[in-house]
Amino acid sequence: MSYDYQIAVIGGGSGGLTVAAGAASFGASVALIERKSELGGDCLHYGCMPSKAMIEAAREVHQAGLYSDFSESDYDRLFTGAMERVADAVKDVQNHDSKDRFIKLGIDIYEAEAQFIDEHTLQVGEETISAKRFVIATGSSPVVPPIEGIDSIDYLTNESIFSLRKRPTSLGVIGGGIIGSELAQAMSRLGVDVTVVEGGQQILAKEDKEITELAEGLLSEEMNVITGAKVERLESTNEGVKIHYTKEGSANSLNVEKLLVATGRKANIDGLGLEQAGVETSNGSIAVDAAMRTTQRHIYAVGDCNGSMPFTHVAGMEGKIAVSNAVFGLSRKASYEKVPWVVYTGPEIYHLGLTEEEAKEQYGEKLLTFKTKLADNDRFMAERHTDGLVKVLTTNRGRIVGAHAIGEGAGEWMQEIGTVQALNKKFQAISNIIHPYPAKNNVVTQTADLYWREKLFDSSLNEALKWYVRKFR
Ligand SMILES: Cc1cc2nc3c(=O)[nH]c(=O)nc-3n(C[C@H](O)[C@H](O)[C@H](O)COP(=O)(O)OP(=O)(O)OC[C@H]3O[C@@H](n4cnc5c(N)ncnc54)[C@H](O)[C@@H]3O)c2cc1C
Ligand SMILES: NC(=O)c1ccc[n+]([C@@H]2O[C@H](COP(=O)([O-])OP(=O)(O)OC[C@H]3O[C@@H](n4cnc5c(N)ncnc54)[C@H](O)[C@@H]3O)[C@@H](O)[C@H]2O)c1
Repeated sequence: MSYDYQIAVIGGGSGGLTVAAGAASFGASVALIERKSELGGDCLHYGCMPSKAMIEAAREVHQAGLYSDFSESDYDRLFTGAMERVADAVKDVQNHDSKDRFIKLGIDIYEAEAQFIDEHTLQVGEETISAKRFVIATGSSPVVPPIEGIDSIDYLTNESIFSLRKRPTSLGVIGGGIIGSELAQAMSRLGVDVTVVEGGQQILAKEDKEITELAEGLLSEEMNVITGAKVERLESTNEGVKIHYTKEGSANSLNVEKLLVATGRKANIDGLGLEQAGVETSNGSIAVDAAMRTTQRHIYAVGDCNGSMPFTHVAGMEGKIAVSNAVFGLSRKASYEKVPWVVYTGPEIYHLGLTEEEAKEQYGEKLLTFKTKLADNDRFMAERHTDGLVKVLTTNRGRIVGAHAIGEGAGEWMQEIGTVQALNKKFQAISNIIHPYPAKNNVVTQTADLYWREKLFDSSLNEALKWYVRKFR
């Protein structure tokens, strides 16, 4: 049977673009279907890029604010400038993901909503196209919880917040996960009075508990954080929105000009016609095996739509695996143990592998925990950035099972541990690498040195060594 294409990719975001470019560069005939007029997906338009541009602009305003007293009108001007800068950054990166670039690779791009008609055919706008294999990479959208009154509120999500140009005086943020925490702090640094309302007992609950506690303390210095709060009702007022919530059984309310909903993500699967293609879902996402195959062997799903780990670098990793498997017929499998992430708050949070709580459960007595406070490191002391902690979890032989940090720039200097782990080296190997002094990753070496201290100096071997030195040297 002949098909129009060897591979049809649905969705032109981080996952879909990796697959389309990879498959085309290996000689496959590729169709890429994206419903928006521009490629790039959430990461470029409503996610990583605008949020990181805003975080950096806000950091600069915050820094400058340490040396001058900004008036309300200064903040109005700085806010508008920051948001225009965000839009410019997105435009610049858009050039990198331009349609032209992909057309030059030989890819046919369709600007339309794709829907399966059967297991080898898609309805693409007015046309139908057939393909031998498919990769679904349709991403995710914000979850909007069914709170009473929410439908009558003009709330913001990550899809609309970056379009603000006028500074709101106040912002309520429902949800203190990664999106809520990053955006809340940035807004606060741009002169907005921010209150985060989190349903759980802590914000950033996916992080190691000790790191979360430090983060919550530091973020609370810059904005209001209410945890353990159940939002009962939202009411539209002349000034904006009234949030009615209960905390520890008592009813409270809060007036804000704008409201951001950041309560998690749901896979974009509605209207895809998955049933016509025989593709099954699990917990609201497309079910895949480790080779990224759906319940139909010729249809793969990568990125946020498969519910694995909603990060751009994961969509990229899964996309590369789907290319190997779909183009070359291999059975490469994804592994998530060595996937780090970074929360881009100030200070940053680095997360790799198991948290201490998870690792204790898995490794019990065999778990070793090494910690260094940034306050004990020369560089962080010199720069007055002593708020923070490095925590590394290993087996008793030094195999890295988790690494966590909160600290200025932690997303960059902690990745040394991720690299060592990916190369299947032991944590103590870092002690043998000479780091320029006083580079920030010296704090990683300092932590690795604790392994040797534990093994050599806190053991009976130490007594034997001392005896040897006294007697023979
Ligand atoms: C505010 C925010 C900040 C973030 N920051 C980071 C970060 O710093 N680092 C990080 O790693 N991750 C970050 N993420 C997560 C990251 O954006 C996603 O994990 C990533 O975009 C997922 O890529 P994807 O290809 O699965 O989906 P997307 O990039 O969303 O692409 C999916 C594409 O499919 C299209 N589509 C959907 N359905 C159809 C259809 N039926 N037909 C045709 N086209 C369709 C959509 O229009 C979209 O363009 C952030 C997310 C948010 C919301
Ligand atoms: N730096 C990064 O890499 C980065 C940045 C942003 C987003 N992301 C990705 O996007 C994903 C989604 O982020 P997110 O913050 O939307 O989700 P999340 O799951 O991390 O956090 C959602 C938070 O909202 C709370 N919540 C849910 N319903 C609520 C309600 N009704 N009232 C009060 N609180 C409520 C939850 O308890 C949770 O703390 C992340 O898990 C991450 O994978 C990554």
